Amino acid sequence: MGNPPSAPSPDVVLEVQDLVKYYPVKRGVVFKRTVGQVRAVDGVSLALRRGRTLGLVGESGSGKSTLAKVLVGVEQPTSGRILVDGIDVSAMKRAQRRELRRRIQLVFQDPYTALNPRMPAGEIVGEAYAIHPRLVPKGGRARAVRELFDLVGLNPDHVNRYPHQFSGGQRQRLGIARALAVKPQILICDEPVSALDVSIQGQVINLLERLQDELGLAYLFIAHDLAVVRHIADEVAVMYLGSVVERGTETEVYEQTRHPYTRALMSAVPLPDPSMRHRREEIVLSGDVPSPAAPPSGCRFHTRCWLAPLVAGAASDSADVTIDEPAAVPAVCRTDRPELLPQGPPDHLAACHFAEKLTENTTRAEAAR
Ligand SMILES: Nc1ncnc2c1ncn2[C@@H]1O[C@H](COP(=O)(O)OP(=O)(O)OP(=O)(O)O)[C@@H](O)[C@H]1O
Repeated sequence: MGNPPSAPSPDVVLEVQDLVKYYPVKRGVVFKRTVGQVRAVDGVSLALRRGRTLGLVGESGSGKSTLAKVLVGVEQPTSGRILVDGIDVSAMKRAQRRELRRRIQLVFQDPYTALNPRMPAGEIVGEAYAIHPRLVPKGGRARAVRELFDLVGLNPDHVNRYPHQFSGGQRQRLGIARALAVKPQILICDEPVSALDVSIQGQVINLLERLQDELGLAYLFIAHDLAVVRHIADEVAVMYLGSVVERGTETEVYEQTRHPYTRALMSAVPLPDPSMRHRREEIVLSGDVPSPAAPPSGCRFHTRCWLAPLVAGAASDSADVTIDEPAAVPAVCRTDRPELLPQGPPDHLAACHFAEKLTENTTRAEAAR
């Protein structure tokens, strides 16, 4: 199921078109048979702008990490296109692809497991120069590594220390320095601060923001902490069961939310404007995310949607629509997969048959009318 492709634009540095990643489900001990597919990423289209941050949010299992792995080349896509500066990565020869891949680096969630404990920090940071010798600056590798330490706020005299001699926040700085060694344009940050103490999280976020300003980097920032994403992201995409259900600017997605799943996620995030707080209802989603090996028909969110039963109740002219006694889900939600469509501003997209029911301040009761 494809999302509308975005128009090519010179400020788009990374574009993902209808990206699909399925994992086979195997059964049998002697004869391994493929009996199904896990639809980890199922038709995602996104555009990342030069020097900007796209936040990617969604519950555990929605496919965020799989998308990150496909983007950095750790996993091969089942189908779809990845364009870096407008060039299709899959159409490249191997050497060209390696060069394109250099431009996209990954910053891991847990810096400790991502760093070789037996290697001095300086060697870890400069390791990529062995693969890309052309990238070693004129002053030599050792000098470049010291400069990278300085750039991320680490003491360059600590290049001979081992990972366990650094704190959690410093190890994340090491991970960032290692990613920067090959001069990327794009950092894919997969939950980069969720393993850190809250006080340290702010420091790492500030570092990422400073590096973005100084180096013009673009970030795909994956996180389940919506407050952190709101702080750092210019644009936001919300994933549910392998698909993007809403995307737009940070303000559009957080304040003019048009998808009931996004609304439920947002209901737990503190509002910056206290005058809005009386409008805020907490929406607790029932049940777990369904298995991506057997996703629901129609709208994938319909089995957990709080809006669909209200709409169905209104359609049947029920006088008392209460959220405690939900009516049936409208047939269209069960049968038709909604497309990502513009919601007013052309770049604010939502995939919901009843997105127009959610305006800026609608409460659940109002949405049911
Ligand atoms: N190698 C694999 N083989 C089979 N299924 C996989 C594989 N990797 C991921 N999956 C499945 O794909 C789905 C998406 O997983 P993914 O890790 O991308 O989600 P996520 O949104 O990043 O979640 P989390 O925040 O927990 O990391 C999950 O159902 C997961 O079990």
